[in-house]
Amino acid sequence: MSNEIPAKVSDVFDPTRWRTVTGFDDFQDMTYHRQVERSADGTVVRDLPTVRIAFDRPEVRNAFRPGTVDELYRAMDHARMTPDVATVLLTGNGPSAKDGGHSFCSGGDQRIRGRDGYRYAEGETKETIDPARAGRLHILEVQRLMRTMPKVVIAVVNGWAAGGGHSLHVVSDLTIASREHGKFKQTDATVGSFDAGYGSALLARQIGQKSARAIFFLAREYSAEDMVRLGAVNEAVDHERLEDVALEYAADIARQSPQALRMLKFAFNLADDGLAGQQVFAGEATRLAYMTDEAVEGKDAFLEKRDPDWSKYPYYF
Ligand SMILES: CC(C)(COP(=O)(O)OP(=O)(O)OC[C@H]1O[C@@H](n2cnc3c(N)ncnc32)[C@H](O)[C@@H]1OP(=O)(O)O)[C@@H](O)C(=O)NCCC(=O)NCCSC(=O)c1cc(O)c2ccccc2c1O
Repeated sequence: MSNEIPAKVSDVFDPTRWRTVTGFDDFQDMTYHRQVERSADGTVVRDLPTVRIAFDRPEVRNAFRPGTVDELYRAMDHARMTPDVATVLLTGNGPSAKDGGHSFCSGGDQRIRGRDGYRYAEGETKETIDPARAGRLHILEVQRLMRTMPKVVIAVVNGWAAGGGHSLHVVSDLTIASREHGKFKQTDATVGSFDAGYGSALLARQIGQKSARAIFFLAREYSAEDMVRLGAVNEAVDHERLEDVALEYAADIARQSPQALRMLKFAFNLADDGLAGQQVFAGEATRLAYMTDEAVEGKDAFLEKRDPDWSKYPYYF
C-alpha cells in the first residue's frame, strides 16, 4: 500500500487522513479516497472503514454530466463491494477557483442537457456533444445503489445542494451540512425537470407533505439550520469542522455490528420501497438463515441424496 499523501482536493479535506483508492486514476470529475491511520512519519498503519467520494467540478457548482455519474456509480459500487467499508461520505470538492463558491452538487449539467436526457460530450459545451450516444438520466441508478447498498451513506453538504444534488442528499442515510456554506434549493421545476421518485416522495416521508411541497413548488433557498429544523438534515456544523465531524459520525458507525447496520438500513427502507424494499430486506434474512445448522442440513441432505432430518429443529413460536 502506498504511503503517498494525496493532494488537498478541498478546503476541508485533511490529506493526512486519507489515501487515494487505486484503480480509479482515469477519474476526471470525481475523487475517491479511503480513510487511513498513519504513524507520525506518515506511513500508513491500516485502512479505516470509511471512504470519501466527492464531486470535483467546483467551477460549475459540482454539476454532474453523464461521465460524472458513471464515475460516481463506479466508486459507490466499489465501496458497496468492499467488505471492510462501513460508511461512505458523499461530498463536493471546492471551493471554486473561479469565484470561491462552495458546492456539494448542483444536479445535472444544464449545458449538455438534451431532449432525451444528459448527453456525453467531449468538452463542456453543447457543441461538443457526442451525437452517437443517447441521453442519460442514470443518476437515478446511483440513487437506487445508495438506497440499497448495505453501507451507511452520509451526505456531507459543504455548499450548494441544488436540483439533482438536493435529491442525492435526500436519498443519503444521514446528512450533515456546513453552517456557513451549506445551502439547499430544489430547482428542478425551475428548469423544467422533476425528480418524481426519491427526491420528492421520500423527502415528503422525511419531513412531511407540506414542507416537501414547499421546497419543490417554491424553489426557495434554505440554510443548513433551516434544514435541521425541518428534519431534513441531522446536524449543522462549523464549516472548518465539517469533515472532522463526518469522520466522528463514521467512527460511531464503525462501533456497531455490520449485520445490525444492514438489517436496520433495509428495515428503514422496507415499507417505503414496497416489494423492492421487501426483496432487499428478505435477501439479508436469507443470508442469516443460510448461517443456521437447519439450512445447512437442507443443503447437505440434497448433496448426499437423502431426505433431510429436521428432527433437531423445532417449530419456534
Ligand atoms: C446552485 C446555484 C443555486 C448556485 O448559485 P450561485 O449564484 O452560487 O452560482 P452560479 O449560478 O453563478 O453558478 C456558478 C457557475 O456554475 C454554473 N452552474 C451551476 N449549476 C450548474 C448546472 N446545474 N449546470 C451547468 N452549470 C451550472 C453556472 O452557470 C455558473 O457558470 P458561469 O460560467 O456563469 O460562471 C445555481 O448555480 C443554480 O441554480 N444552478 C442550477 C441548478 C439546477 O437547476 N440543476 C438542475 C436541476 S434538474 C436535475 O438536476 C436532474 C438531473 C437528472 O439527471 C434527473 C434525472 C431524472 C429525474 C430528474 C432529474 C433532475 O431533476
